[in-house]
Amino acid sequence: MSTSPQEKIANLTKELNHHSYLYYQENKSEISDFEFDQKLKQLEELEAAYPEFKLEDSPTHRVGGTITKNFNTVYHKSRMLSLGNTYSKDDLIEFDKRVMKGLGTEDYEYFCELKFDGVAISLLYEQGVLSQAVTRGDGEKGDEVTSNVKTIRTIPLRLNGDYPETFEVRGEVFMPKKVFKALNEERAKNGEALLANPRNTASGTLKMQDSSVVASRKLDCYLYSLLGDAITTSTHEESIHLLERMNFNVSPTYARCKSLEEVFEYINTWEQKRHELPVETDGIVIKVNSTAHQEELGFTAKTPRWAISYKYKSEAAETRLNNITYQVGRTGAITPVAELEPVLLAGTTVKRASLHNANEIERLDIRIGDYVFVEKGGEIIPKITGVNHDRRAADSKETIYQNSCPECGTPLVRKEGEANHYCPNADGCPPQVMGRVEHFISRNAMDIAHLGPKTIEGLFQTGKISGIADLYSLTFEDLNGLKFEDKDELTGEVKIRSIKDKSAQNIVESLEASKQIPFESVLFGLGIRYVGRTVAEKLAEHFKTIDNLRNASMEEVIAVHEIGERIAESVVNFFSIPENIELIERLKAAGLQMRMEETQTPEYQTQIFQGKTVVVSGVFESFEREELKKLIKSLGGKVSSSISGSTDFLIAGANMGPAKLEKAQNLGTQILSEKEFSEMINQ
Ligand SMILES: NC(=O)c1ccc[n+]([C@@H]2O[C@H](COP(=O)([O-])OP(=O)(O)OC[C@H]3O[C@@H](n4cnc5c(N)ncnc54)[C@H](O)[C@@H]3O)[C@@H](O)[C@H]2O)c1
Ligand SMILES: [Zn+2]
Repeated sequence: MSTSPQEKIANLTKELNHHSYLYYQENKSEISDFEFDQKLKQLEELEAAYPEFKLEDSPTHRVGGTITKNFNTVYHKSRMLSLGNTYSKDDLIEFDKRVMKGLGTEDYEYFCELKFDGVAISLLYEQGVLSQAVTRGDGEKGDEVTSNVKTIRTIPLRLNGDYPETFEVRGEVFMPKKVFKALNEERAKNGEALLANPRNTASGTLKMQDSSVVASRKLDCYLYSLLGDAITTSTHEESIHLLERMNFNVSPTYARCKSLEEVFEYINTWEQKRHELPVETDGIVIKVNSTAHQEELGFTAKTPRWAISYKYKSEAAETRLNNITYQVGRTGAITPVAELEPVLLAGTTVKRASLHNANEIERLDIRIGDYVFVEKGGEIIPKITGVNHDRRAADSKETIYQNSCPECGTPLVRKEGEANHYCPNADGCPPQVMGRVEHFISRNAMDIAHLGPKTIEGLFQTGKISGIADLYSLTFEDLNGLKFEDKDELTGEVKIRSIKDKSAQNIVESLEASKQIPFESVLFGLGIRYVGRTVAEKLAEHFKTIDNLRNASMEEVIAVHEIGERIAESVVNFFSIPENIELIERLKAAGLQMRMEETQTPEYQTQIFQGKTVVVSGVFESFEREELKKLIKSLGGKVSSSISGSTDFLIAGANMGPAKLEKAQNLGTQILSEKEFSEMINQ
């Protein structure tokens, strides 16, 4: 079925707007920059051929970013634009022709810089003092993030020597590759989700509300443009040198190019060398050097006509697939991994790449012994994009997906409609047992901050623990000096780690401290299937002690407000397994909290919500949501998660879903704002 140009335009517009939203608002990418740029180009071509179908919200006539509500909105003195981009040298020849035609002379020069992959920023200096920092936003106006930008050490807060009275500098805020790597290592250690790339991280960091967190993230900034009435430089190069003299951080990677040939040389020089720079780069920027020429060429709605960026295509290599291995995740999910003949790509040796799941193997029709294409762009993680079928051996065999768990031998299962295979042996499969320990120590459970997943793995490896309960028998002597192997899942690289003095001490102390963690957290930490944080709180509140819960019948568990059959069955089942009972007895003996503490509410004497059902929704200024729920309970109320006929009050915070609000209005539920709620409890 073919789609009409009109539909194609509509679809591309929608798709690109979706990716732009993710990219600029949520700092996420679902497709590569290359794919995005190709689609944008396709849309541009379609719109040029069928201008009547061009949509109002087309991404082709707007600068991509947006502003947020969290910061002051500030208008730029002159718009902050995007750059035209290309991946082809032929397009640069076209660009050069346009410049020549526009200027009516062959007498011009270019100035080349690297294209730093970060977030554009505008800095305003008044009387030599940094007075304002604003993001590009939608090009006309952006977010004022001055206090966050002030944490960047290479940005001068006050200038010395000579400087114009007021002027603006523009540049790129970025996260150095090294800082990014360390941050991700730290996150891996704490069992937190890994960040995708330095650009998205820099962009997310710049828009954080807490400047002290921003400071800890060690952002940096390169400046590459100088503006203002008082700026009288006649070339871009002079501006760059002036910035250097004023002590701004300018990357020394620029070059003046007298011809397009020299530009090509610059491109070739940096294609590999750029990987050695401290910052991620995704291409180069070519600017007409003379200010007068720039003015003559002017701007389109979205980009300057005197500059263009040439982006390096993500690099590809061809290599042999030596084997497919299978990894078992903490949840039992199986990931097939391509074991490759090592190949050099974008400055690093690639040996492995994820094949995601059986569908992907089928899609690629990839077989052991095949020569495959591997790509790596600015992204950190390599990807297999295809198979070179011309080089396939005549006797190659179709890949048959592994049918039993590589860790414990249990037959794998794949649920209807799911992409991944699973190992169902949750209690006996080593990575899954490790996963349970990791869950137990996680922040919302026992919050044992000094133990990370890597250390847990090491403790299993060295036989120091074989499950949760063993944690509490660990001594300083067990831990101090302990050495273990740490294997990078992607590269297969093995490092030796060791626990030293201070960390051993910290682990022992944080385990000791966790004995004070309240019962509901312990219950949550046990990892009973379907018992999330909220359910754990409800059960703890209702049954008060682990023994009551353990002895409860299915009916008694279902009787708890908002607990359904599925959860009840899982709970009863958990307590019917002897190993689990033994675990609980050992944890009890270790001194963990196995009963609710009586809550006291001295500040609020009255039980104003006695017998009332309350729903809390949205974000609150003076309360954490969990804290608010606790408070309501301490005032006699029942907290429920969905609105129904029996809801008495809805406490509506900011940003709550309109559907919920409407439902409450229709049901005639009494709706309280945060202010009204505060007044009510403080009466
Ligand atoms: N993967 C996705 O889903 C997705 C979605 C939206 C956008 N994108 C990517 O973002 C790009 C569009 O972003 P854009 O409009 O910001 O354009 P751009 O990032 O391609 O180019 C403009 C920006 O380059 C930066 N820059 C870096 N070094 C520079 C230098 N030396 N001189 C001047 N500027 C320099 C500036 O911040 C400037 O704002 C797309 O081309 C695409 O690659 C990707
Ligand atoms: Zn298994």
